Amino acid sequence: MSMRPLRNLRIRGLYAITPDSQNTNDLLDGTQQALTGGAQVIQYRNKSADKVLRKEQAGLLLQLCRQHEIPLIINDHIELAIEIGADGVHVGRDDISISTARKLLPPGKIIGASCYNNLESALEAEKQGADYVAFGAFYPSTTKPDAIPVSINLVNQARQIITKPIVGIGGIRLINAAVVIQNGCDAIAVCGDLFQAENIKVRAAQYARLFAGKL
Ligand SMILES: Cc1ncc(COP(=O)(O)OP(=O)(O)O)c(N)n1
Ligand SMILES: Cc1nc(C(=O)O)sc1CCOP(=O)(O)O
Ligand SMILES: [Mg+2]
Repeated sequence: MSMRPLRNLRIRGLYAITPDSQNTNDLLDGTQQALTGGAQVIQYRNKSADKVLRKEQAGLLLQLCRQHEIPLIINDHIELAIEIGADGVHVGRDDISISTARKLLPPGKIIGASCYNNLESALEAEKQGADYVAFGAFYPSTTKPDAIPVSINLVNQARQIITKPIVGIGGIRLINAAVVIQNGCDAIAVCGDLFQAENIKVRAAQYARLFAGKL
């Protein structure tokens, strides 16, 4: 199977964030369903796995994402992203800086930056070379209960001044996703409402439909 880098690295549509899982088969099965349903980006985020399990899971997810020609972003662990040849890394305020990430990553890789509820951070992230900026949390999140809240209004303002793709995250569910998209997010990052769905493929397809005509 080809592990050639992807050419289309656009960040838009359903951006699936994997749940903490020790069970690699479940993780792969859920991600396969999300991809088949229409997820346009996968982020490997696992706060509970050790280094060995992270490497195993990330490597297998990369193979799966390559089969679907969808980018795999690694959360936090840039050394892992480099080691397996993933498509990029997502960094937040407790992670390495965007400029350091850019120096360490091979050319052409994606760097995503968390900007929470802060427009200035997003402008700075763009200046530092981020490929997309993420705002959140829009709604209470069970995945990250202590996430900083952000208003829909901020995306509206961001849309006027930010040129890179904007990702919305935090407590997004099928019933509130359309508002986040209509107010200017190019992508919506979803974990719980996707991976806890009874049928992940159907749920992903429902999210994908919200982007009809926009991809
Ligand atoms: C797309 C996306 N947006 C925001 C985050 C949160 O990143 P961070 O603040 O570094 O928190 P952790 O995810 O590391 O707990 C994200 N991962 N992805
Ligand atoms: C990882 C993460 N970051 C957030 C932020 O606001 O920066 S909210 C969040 C959790 C996303 O999972 P769910 O879709 O289950 O709420
Ligand atoms: Mg982080």
